[in-house]
Amino acid sequence: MFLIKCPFSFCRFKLIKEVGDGTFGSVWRAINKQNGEVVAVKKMKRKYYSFEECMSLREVKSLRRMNHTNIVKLKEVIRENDILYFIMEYMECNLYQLMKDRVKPFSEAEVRNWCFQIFQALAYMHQRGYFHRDLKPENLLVSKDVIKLADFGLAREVSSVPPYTEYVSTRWYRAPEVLLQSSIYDSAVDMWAMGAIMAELLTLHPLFPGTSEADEILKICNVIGSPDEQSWPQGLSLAEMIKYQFPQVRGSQLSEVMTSASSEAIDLISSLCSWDPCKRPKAAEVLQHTFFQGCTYVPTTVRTKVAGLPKTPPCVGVKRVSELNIARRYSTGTLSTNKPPSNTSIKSSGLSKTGVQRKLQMDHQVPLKSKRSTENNNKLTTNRVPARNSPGHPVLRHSRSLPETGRGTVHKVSTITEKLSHMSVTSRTRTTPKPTAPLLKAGHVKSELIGKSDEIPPAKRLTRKLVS
Ligand SMILES: Nc1ncnc2c1ncn2[C@@H]1O[C@H](COP(=O)(O)OP(=O)(O)OP(=O)(O)O)[C@@H](O)[C@H]1O
Repeated sequence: MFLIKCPFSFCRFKLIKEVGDGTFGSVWRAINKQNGEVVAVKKMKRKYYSFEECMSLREVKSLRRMNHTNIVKLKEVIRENDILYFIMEYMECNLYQLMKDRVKPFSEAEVRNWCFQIFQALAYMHQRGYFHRDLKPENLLVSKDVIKLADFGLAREVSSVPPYTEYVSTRWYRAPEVLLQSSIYDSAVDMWAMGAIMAELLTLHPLFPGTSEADEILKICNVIGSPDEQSWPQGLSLAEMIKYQFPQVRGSQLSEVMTSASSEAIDLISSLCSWDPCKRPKAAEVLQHTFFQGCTYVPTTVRTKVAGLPKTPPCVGVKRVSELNIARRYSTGTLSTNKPPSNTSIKSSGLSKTGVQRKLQMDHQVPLKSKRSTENNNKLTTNRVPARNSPGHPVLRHSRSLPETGRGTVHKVSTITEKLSHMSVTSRTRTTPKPTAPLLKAGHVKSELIGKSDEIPPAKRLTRKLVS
């Protein structure tokens, strides 16, 4: 047995294997030598010179407040020798890893099960006043039937005051209001991303694989048609403000793009991918959609209080839950088509297989990770380079990158280890849901440039801060 001289220090953990390399940290599978527990350790890349600095990190601030089955648990935060480690529950792989080597699309049942869990997590966090802002397959972690939201590095409190100038989500999943540089967006950006992710799971092709921001909008127009006064008046104003002209495209309709998807799936994805953020359903509403018929929505408040409720994902545990008459079954019944769940194929030749497209995207990557380009620069055409992961081997190399905030040259060597073992206790304390903040007026900076349909003028200079 190990003799642990420093019960709170990082030496309790043995790093086994690097399983992910993101913008801000590398992630390792590790073992807690004290109790044999397998954990994930995220070792942050920049240095942290005070514990306060660590505690003000978004990832810490938001994750420590989350206590949900479908949100990855942050167990501890350790700062040692100015290096910051997040100790998290370990998950086997991410959704992108599962997709990239597949030939046959996932069944709707599989997609339903995953998405139902994610929407529950989103309903939970949105109701508590947070939104994720960087949903993408790489940030959805899977272990067996369970899926969890991870990477809260960009998570935002709804009540925080816009303008949100430092937002840089991954382009393919980025909501149009963000592409058009709105700074008063809200949790609807997560709903857009989920629509794109759902479609990708059902077809194995990204729905809007834009190669630049302008191309991203074009790709969206090609599928859902250009917005007009009726579908998104505010969008036209946003475009006007930055002198951008939408391409005039009728769109091909999702049903033409996803030929094998059920009408329920298409209906849900269409509503999630509405131009107008106000027209996108809320996460709690989505749980009631016909696509999720057969799944049971168990509010976390109920689920965590009742002993004996299944720990399996909600869809798996339906029977048990309904027997106990605890769950609320939401029937939606608006759609009548009972198309049997089927594997979905993609019709549009414009959409390429996930892996291929992502590989192509890599060609535009700035080679040096430390110089990873950001979309907060003037050019709005920075390419998003998704992670390339393969389960259990090669290290994930993420590319959504942002400049690290410089820390100057001060380098203190701290031997103090700070442990937040109370964090889990804190996170179990349920916070009162914050009311959704009213949309706040944000100052838009008018572009000096005349926009063309294939070119979005430079964005406002955006700076991502690690510390909010
Ligand atoms: N708890 C975990 N268990 C297992 N693997 C994980 C865990 N957390 C993260 N990973 C893996 O590491 C990868 C990178 O993690 P994460 O997204 O948190 O880093 P990041 O630096 O914030 O990345 P990004 O560039 O997306 O901002 C993830 O895509 C995932 O595959």
